[in-house]
Amino acid sequence: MSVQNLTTSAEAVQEENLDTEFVLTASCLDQVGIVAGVADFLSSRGFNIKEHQQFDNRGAGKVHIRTAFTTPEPISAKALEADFAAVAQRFDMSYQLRGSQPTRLLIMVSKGGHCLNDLLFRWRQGELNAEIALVVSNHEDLRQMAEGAGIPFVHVPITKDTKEQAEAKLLELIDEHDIDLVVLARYMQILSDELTRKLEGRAINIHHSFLPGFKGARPYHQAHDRGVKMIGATAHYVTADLDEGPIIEQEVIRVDHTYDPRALSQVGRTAESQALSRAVQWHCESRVLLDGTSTVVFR
Ligand SMILES: Nc1nc2c(c(=O)[nH]1)N[C@@H](CN(C=O)c1ccc(C(=O)N[C@@H](CCC(=O)O)C(=O)O)cc1)CN2
Repeated sequence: MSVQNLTTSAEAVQEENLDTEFVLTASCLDQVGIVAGVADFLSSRGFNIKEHQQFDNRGAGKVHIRTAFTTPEPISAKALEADFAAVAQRFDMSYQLRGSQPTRLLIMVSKGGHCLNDLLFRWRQGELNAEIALVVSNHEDLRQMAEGAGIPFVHVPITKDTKEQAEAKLLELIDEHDIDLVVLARYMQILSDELTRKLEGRAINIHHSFLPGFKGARPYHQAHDRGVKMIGATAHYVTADLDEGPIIEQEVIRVDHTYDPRALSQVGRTAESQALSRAVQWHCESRVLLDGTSTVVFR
């Protein structure tokens, strides 16, 4: 094949979003033949399974699977998703088929920069399989951190009176930048019910407590008042019910009576950054499946 053709085929691959690496995630009622049905679909097309995990939620009578596979030639994820529809129908599966293209992130922050800093570091290391398209904040404090990393920073101020316009602007930015996932990296404003519905399954928040303990504002003050000996952080999908969304990852750190709320928040930053970055990475690798009000994480 001439160089011109190779270049053209590379352009075609780019343009049609063709790929050779895919992840299938699927959920359905437990029944005989699911794994065989998926394996037959893949092997009959010459596709090679690289990783397969499944979880049988006996209580709910549901099975969740995650299968990573490669194809001998570049093909379109959309075409493959349509091709798989017959198998999905046979088992009444909800499913998603993703190629290896990076997940496009919009990161929302307020004044605390530790989670953004950790995400930027892991992104630069290539650990996230994500593109950070932009950072949005209701304050100017973290502009330099974002722009210093070459990421556009958009200041969207918000008050109780301007919340509707601010959220409309956010939705504009999500559409304009073709965003796949919104990450609330210590963004300290409550999203409206309507916005959380629009972002269902596509927005992850880090709450600075070991949920379900200490929901809402000032969790470290709540923890200090309770005299806790462990503090924690929880990364969860965002829902209208504040800090009640399906939990993806948690981290804990031992503390004691000598820690005032300020000390708790300082030592808690590590737990927050670790939990959020892991949750974002696993979401970007299609390792997190919703299971009612919980999640299945194929780590
Ligand atoms: N709809 C949702 N919005 C947000 C969630 C969520 O789970 N659902 N998580 C929060 C983050 N958060 C804790 O992690 C949090 C942030 C802010 C507050 C709060 O009460 N803030 C203000 C009020 C702000 C407002 O009215 O918008 C306050 O301190 O009084 C509580 C929890 C992000 N958003």
